[in-house]
Amino acid sequence: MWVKICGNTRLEDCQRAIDLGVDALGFIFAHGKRLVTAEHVRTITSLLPAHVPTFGVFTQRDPEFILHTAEVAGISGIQMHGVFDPSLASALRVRFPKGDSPRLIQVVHWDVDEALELQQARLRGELNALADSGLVDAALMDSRTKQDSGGTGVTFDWIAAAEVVRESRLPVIAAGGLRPENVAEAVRILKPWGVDVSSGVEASPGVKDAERMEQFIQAARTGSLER
Ligand SMILES: O=C(O)c1ccccc1NCC(=O)[C@H](O)[C@H](O)COP(=O)(O)O
Repeated sequence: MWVKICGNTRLEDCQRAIDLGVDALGFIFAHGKRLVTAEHVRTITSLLPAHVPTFGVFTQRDPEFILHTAEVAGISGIQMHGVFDPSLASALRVRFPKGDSPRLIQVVHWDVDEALELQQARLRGELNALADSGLVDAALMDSRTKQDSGGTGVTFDWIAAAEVVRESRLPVIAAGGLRPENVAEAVRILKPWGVDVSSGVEASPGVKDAERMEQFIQAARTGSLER
């Protein structure tokens, strides 16, 4: 079970997560309470072991901006959090070619306030289009509320989503309201390729709680053994 901890702002949290065996770390360049600058992220990535993948989360659509930010920040992958844009993904692919682990991740959103059948149909279509494009390595299924589309802390209907995840031709990373207390159940139901968490392991926005990170990683991996 691939585990990514997102919304990082502090070196000590990243180092602790690596010591605990996390597979990837994420930094928010989009907007909101966990927003960081490329220069700040560089002060973190320059002190992390090079083998640990680091992702920048972007809602911006300008490839030049994303590539420049990625270069300055020293990150190794991109999470595109807006609507899928094949021309953006193609432009990013040049700098982030396919590797052994994901480097380009596209988010697909589960609208928690909309009808389940509509969500299933829409996400099936989006995941098929992503797989057909051949431009991204994985899809990250995250919750969208009327207020927010990332770091919501809100779960979606895992049973309804499981059918869609099962049919996906791309690896699916589950996100949205995952916590140490519910991640094993989410993994058993959804059977994702990986999981991603932000607010569920925080002491406050952008500040991680070491004990919750440890519990989360352990529970995610226990859930994956039981499925
Ligand atoms: O985390 C944010 O503040 C954020 C803001 C804008 C766009 C994306 C954002 N987060 C992206 C992530 O990858 C989160 O880890 C993911 O949404 C899960 O968040 P949570 O429900 O808090 O675990």
